[in-house]
Amino acid sequence: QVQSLPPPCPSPIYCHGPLLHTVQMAKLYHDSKTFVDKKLRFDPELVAANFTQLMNLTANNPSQNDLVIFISQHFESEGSEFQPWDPSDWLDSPSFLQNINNTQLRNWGQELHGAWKFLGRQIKDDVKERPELYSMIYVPHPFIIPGGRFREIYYWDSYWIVQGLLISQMNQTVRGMLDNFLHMVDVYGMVPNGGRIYYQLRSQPPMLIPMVDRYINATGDVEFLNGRLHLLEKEFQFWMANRTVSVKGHTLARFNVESDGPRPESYIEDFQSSAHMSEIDRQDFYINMKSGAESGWDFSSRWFIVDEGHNEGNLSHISTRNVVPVDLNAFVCMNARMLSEMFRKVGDDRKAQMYHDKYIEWKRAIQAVLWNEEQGIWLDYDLTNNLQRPYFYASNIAPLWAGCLDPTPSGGVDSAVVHRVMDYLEHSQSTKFAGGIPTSMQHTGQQWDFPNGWPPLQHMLVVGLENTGDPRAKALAFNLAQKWLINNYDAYQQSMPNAMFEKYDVTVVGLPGGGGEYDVQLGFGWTNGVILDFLHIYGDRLVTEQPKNT
Ligand SMILES: OC[C@H]1O[C@H](O[C@H]2O[C@H](CO)[C@@H](O)[C@H](O)[C@H]2O)[C@H](O)[C@@H](O)[C@@H]1O
Repeated sequence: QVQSLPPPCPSPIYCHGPLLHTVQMAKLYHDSKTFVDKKLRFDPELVAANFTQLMNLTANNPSQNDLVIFISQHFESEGSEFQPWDPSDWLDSPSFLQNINNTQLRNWGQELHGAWKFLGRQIKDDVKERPELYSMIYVPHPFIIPGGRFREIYYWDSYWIVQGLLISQMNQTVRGMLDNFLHMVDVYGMVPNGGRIYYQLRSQPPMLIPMVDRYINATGDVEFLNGRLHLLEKEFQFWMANRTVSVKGHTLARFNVESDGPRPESYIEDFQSSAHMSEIDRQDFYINMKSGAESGWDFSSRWFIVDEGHNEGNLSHISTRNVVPVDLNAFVCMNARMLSEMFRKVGDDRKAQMYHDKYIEWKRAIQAVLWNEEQGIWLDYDLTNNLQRPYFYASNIAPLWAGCLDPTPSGGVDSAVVHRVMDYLEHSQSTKFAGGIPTSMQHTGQQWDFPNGWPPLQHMLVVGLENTGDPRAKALAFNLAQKWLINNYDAYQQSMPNAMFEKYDVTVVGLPGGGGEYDVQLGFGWTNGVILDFLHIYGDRLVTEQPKNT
């Protein structure tokens, strides 16, 4: 039965209603996101009334030209929400540069450090004073955007951006970004996918607590927790209350966005993909598409459940909320561990114990439901067919990165598990590509599939393996970091003007990734953050070309 669900947000301009439907279906723009990022020239009520009048005058069938004129009269161009910002904590020569031996890489590191200036944004006061005229969510402090069509703050991207900013010693900028996210938790009860009202009913992988953890570790600013910990708990509670499911007697998390209608920023794409579906299937499709966007993996064979559970399908098989994802559960487990440590730091032992118990509970559930003893790896779980999904996804190693394994009696990482994970990676053939680890082995044309490699996945693998301390794992970590860096470096040198991309093809060194519903974007926040971290970790031995005999 079709459920009564809310639209993505209440706005009849940006989230639902005849104006949005008519303009988006007319496909006036190459990218559907363009329209929903425009500022209104007048109050939304007046714009809606004028649109009704246009519909009446045109027998509900305005021409493309009528719509172009209407939009130019009622909307300003996208990207008009910002005022200039020059970060006061930006240094000419941050210390990480001194540890990079290779001169070309040192120069590149300097340029990427410089890129924070052109990716930085400060929202105008007018957005705070007249929010009804914008789709932008007002936040008080400046932030770093991914770049290109992504003109606003993004939730999980910011973890890798923060990582890079901390290496650039831009602690004040990071502090402001964290306060922006805490402000969002205060207002929305969670962190939205990104800084637009059309994202407000969906989140992205929960990385706020890990961002705060990174900041405190880098700066020692434990004071930051005072007066803010309750908001970190509030976000954790959002995931517990709205995104959990019971599997084999354990509680685990999944992505699940229960709102109606197409994604406003990809309206025609969702509408057309579901045109042949029954009303009930269409509603389910919209929920699963938005849940896919919430996962950060929009889109991927990872969310396709076909027949008895295989993943060789297309978007019509999307079933995101029926998958229990390894990475999300590793993130939740890590969040509980970090919350426990934070409460310990401020002297609240009761809460520290409470979150420690939650951490143990989540770790057990991950091990019981997602670990596959035969393959020696964690696998996503299919709730429809009650089985593990036996496919390679780079996210399968997330518990290693998240510190959600049982330690050895001496507190180290269990080397038996590490070696099983290493064997799995080798058998999967995923480590053999010249340009990094692919997202999956499925060639679907979706952007979170083969042959694309994504910065956050490379980083989780490299750091996860490096942190085990195991010599074989550390050697693979360096090898993967080196391959990814050369891929990014070559693409940077080959592009005119030099550019960093949101994703890369791992099969051809120097080639940006492709596929999906929008053009590959340049900038790029998390890409730069990951390279800066690799330069920071391995700066003494990274090079710009593979030695001839490897
Ligand atoms: O407009 C389509 C989708 O675009 C975003 O997703 C992609 O870019 C994000 C920003 O870099 C990134 O966080 C995400 O992993 C990418 O797949 C947006 O987040 C989606 O909600 C949106 O539908």
